[in-house]
Amino acid sequence: MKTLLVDDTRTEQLVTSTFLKALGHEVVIAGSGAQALQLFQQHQPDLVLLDIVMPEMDGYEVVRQLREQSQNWVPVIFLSGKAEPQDILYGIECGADDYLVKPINKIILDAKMQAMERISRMRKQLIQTQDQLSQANLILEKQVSLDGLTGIANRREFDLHLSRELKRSQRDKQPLVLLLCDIDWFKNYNDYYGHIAGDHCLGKVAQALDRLSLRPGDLACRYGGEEFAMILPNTNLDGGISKAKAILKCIQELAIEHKKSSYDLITISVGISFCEQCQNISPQQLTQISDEALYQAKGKGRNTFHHIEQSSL
Ligand SMILES: Nc1nc2c(ncn2[C@@H]2O[C@H](COP(=O)(O)OP(=O)(O)OP(=O)(O)O)[C@@H](O)[C@H]2O)c(=O)[nH]1
Repeated sequence: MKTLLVDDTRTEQLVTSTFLKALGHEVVIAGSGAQALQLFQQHQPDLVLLDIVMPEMDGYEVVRQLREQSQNWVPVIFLSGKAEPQDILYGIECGADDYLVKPINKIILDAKMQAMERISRMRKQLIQTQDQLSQANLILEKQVSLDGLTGIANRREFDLHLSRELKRSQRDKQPLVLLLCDIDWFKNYNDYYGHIAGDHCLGKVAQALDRLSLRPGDLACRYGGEEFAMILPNTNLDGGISKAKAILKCIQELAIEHKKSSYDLITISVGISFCEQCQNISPQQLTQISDEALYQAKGKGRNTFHHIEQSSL
């Protein structure tokens, strides 16, 4: 173990460091409390052996400052000629983990070092496991909100986001647009090109929609099957219409061949719902309106958008 030995007496430094080296430990020596704090930062030792009685800054103060400064727990063992039970209790209360009475016995020093090393190792393992768990949790949290096929937000995330953003719009009396998008003649596409090609196509469309959701509150998600949604908070009807036009253009520009469509390309239809101040409307109602508008867009020949006026909302 890399050990920081703090003692103001040269002979004590020599005796203890000789013991430590004989036991196979690396030793860094500090001759004062101030130097101990500085060398602790510089060397990041695994253990500190700390004399108590020193001029200017005693061991109690050093251990207090070490505990304040360092996020990581490092075992500290006091070395002292003060052998009264009250001295030992006070030393532990100040933040030390163990106490050795001088003159130091090499075998007892060895035993204490081994015990501290074991605790330190277990603690490092615990921290490592905690880090791995946090990483795994982050990945899980992400996966829970993503659609497995396309990699964009899933239906669960759509429900949460719409509910959150609608509440925000209601509170701030701000507008919100919800677009529902559906790939045209996708059944024909699957039937003609196969289900795997269909999956690829869904992925490309999803990524294109994702790229089009530019602002921080915007969200593109897979609503289900070949249907996608885009939530656009703080957006008025003009903004929603221009976003729908951008979507139509962008999907056409993907230039995915679709011989069983009258456009010869993969195209999309978009239903728009919009609320001005978003009072008295639920996420379900807004979605229903978009769905109805989408149905109308399909009726208009597809590869187009439609919006339903809701002047009272
Ligand atoms: N490849 C693939 N196809 C899917 C997936 N989810 C839904 N579909 C298919 O999407 C097609 C949707 O067909 P319909 O609802 O009839 O709609 P459509 O053929 O696109 O016709 P319109 O919407 O009226 O233009 C069905 O064939 C579904 O099997 C998926 O994850 N992968």
